[in-house]
Amino acid sequence: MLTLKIDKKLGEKVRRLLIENDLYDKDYLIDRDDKHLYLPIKHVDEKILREILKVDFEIVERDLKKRKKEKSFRDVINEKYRDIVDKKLLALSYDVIGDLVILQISDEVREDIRKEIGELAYKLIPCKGVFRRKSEVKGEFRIREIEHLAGENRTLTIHKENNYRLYVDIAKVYFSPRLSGERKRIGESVGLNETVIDMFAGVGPFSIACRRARRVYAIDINPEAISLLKKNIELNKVKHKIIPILADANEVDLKGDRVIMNLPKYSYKFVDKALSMINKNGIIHYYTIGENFSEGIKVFEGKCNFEILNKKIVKSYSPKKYIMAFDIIVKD
Ligand SMILES: C[S@@+](CC[C@H](N)C(=O)[O-])C[C@H]1O[C@@H](n2cnc3c(N)ncnc32)[C@H](O)[C@@H]1O
Repeated sequence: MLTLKIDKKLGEKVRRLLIENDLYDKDYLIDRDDKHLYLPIKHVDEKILREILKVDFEIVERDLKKRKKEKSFRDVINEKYRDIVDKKLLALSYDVIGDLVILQISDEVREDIRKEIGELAYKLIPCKGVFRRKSEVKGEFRIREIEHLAGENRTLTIHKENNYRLYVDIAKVYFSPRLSGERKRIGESVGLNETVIDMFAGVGPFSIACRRARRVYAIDINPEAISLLKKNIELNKVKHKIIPILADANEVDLKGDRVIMNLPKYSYKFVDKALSMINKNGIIHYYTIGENFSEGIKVFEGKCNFEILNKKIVKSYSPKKYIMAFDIIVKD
């Protein structure tokens, strides 16, 4: 094993420099004698190393102990429950919402095995409680049923993403941590003088991400979502900017420079309403489900004069369908 023999006193400084330059081999443990440390390094030209470190050292071969790597939850289920994973009854991916973990295990997996997997997740993923998705997202409120598997049987948590915190109750409202990138992207594009209308706000992640705006109207039809949104407005100190509205978005009359339509399954039903809300040259963020982009945006055709500023796949929805995002500027 290639090691860097260095004066003990310089050890920490050199180790940091090696890490910063991606030259430190983290798979091995440091060795030592009375005066020196032996740091595990990757193969590198000695001249380059001297330029980076600018201290005396020797490169020597030495046997170092391999670091014991903790197995991750994914490693363990991949080994122990391979057959269930192969049958697509157990997914390797999971969601972490605040201090709660949500696994994807099918109903077809026996209850005792589900609990066993839940206990493993509780042990191997830093969290306080483990649940599984028991149903798809459904109904007007877009909520899924969940089943408790291990740890605390509590569904309220505080989730951190980007630069804000959110109360989320995983049993009572819709929330997906996988959209944090979308929220960051939209939040960063908001102008300081804008009025934003978040038509399907949930507990408010898009609204709070847009807090640079002059005003944000956050609408949702689920009373539980609005009550958590109010707590989130307090938590993030944005009471002067964000106005929560418990209502059917179709019944609200407002005008804004940006309208967010994050209800992929049914957003097509609200296009006329969004067009009545948007100011000239305003932007609509339209989320929808479809097999391709042209199918996704069809519903706007003939209704207004618009231009697509950006289109992207947010995530896959089913083997052939995607959740897609369109940013469109509405000319008139
Ligand atoms: C997919 S969730 C998105 C929530 C939130 N934007 C987020 O990213 O977490 C859609 C939300 O729309 C709400 N909703 C459904 N129909 C609605 C309607 N007609 N008017 C207002 N909100 C509605 C649901 O209650 C749900 O909270």
